[in-house]
Amino acid sequence: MSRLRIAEIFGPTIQGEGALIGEPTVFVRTGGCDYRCTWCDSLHAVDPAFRHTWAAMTTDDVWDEISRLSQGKPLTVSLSGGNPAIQDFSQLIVQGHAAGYRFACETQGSIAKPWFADLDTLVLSPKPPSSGETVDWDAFESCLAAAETARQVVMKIVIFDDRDYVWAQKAAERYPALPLYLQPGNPEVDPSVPLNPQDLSDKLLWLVEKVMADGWFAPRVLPQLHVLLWGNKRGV
Ligand SMILES: C[S@@+](CC[C@H](N)C(=O)[O-])C[C@H]1O[C@@H](n2cnc3c(N)ncnc32)[C@H](O)[C@@H]1O
Ligand SMILES: Nc1nc2[nH]cc(C(=O)O)c2c(=O)[nH]1
Ligand code: SF4
Ligand SMILES: [Mg+2]
Repeated sequence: MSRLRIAEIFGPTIQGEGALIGEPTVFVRTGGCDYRCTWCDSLHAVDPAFRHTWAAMTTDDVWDEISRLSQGKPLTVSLSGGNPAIQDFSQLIVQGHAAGYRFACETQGSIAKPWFADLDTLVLSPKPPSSGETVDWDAFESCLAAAETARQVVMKIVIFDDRDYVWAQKAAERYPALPLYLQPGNPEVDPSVPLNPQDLSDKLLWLVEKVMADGWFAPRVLPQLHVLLWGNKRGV
């Protein structure tokens, strides 16, 4: 049986970002990513140097851990990574749905998978210039097409600077019908370095004021709630 490469499964915690902010969830963080964003806050699930910490699990193994962490009570499972779209979650989603669980997935939109169609929420997070990555918009469109029957599809863009901001406005123009979430970038991603809450709130204020000054009323602007609460701690 084929196995899933899993960096960590944790929770329950609250979804700290975007459309489902505040919602109780269990995270399944996959190992491996086709991107290398300069500011990635989850390098332990991206860099092959951490491969020895990733587990090869069957769908049943993953499901057992989700059930254990959620005490068998249905909630939203958040698939993240790394890029979860490298792997096949179709069986897990069928199994979880049958037990009343919901599934959300966070991906950059570089790889489309048929199982996107079965998701309750697909979060597409195309990467702005500060990431050092270049978006393949054809691949992004394939993700949108694959998710045509998903219950909810949203776009979430991380903003570090003015250039990212202008880029986000252009991305939003491409997809006016996609609900849009903006979050300020966190420049300090080392879990051993304590974060200054004032810095986080200054960055959020900068972004909110920019959006308001421009009369740009399409996006919702949100902090990373989990980072406000726990800093860069892993497993929360
Ligand atoms: C770690 S990624 C994993 C899922 C997928 N690879 C992606 O990027 O969408 C989860 C979310 O965290 C965001 N993120 C990563 N590093 C960040 C940082 N330093 N500050 C703010 N958001 C960050 C990503 O943009 C993405 O929306
Ligand atoms: N609480 C919490 N919310 C999150 N939202 C997106 C996360 C991610 O790393 O994908 C994340 C995470 O790691 N923890
Ligand atoms: S795409 Fe996501 S997981 Fe991959 S490097 Fe970028 S932020 Fe990290
Ligand atoms: Mg994160």
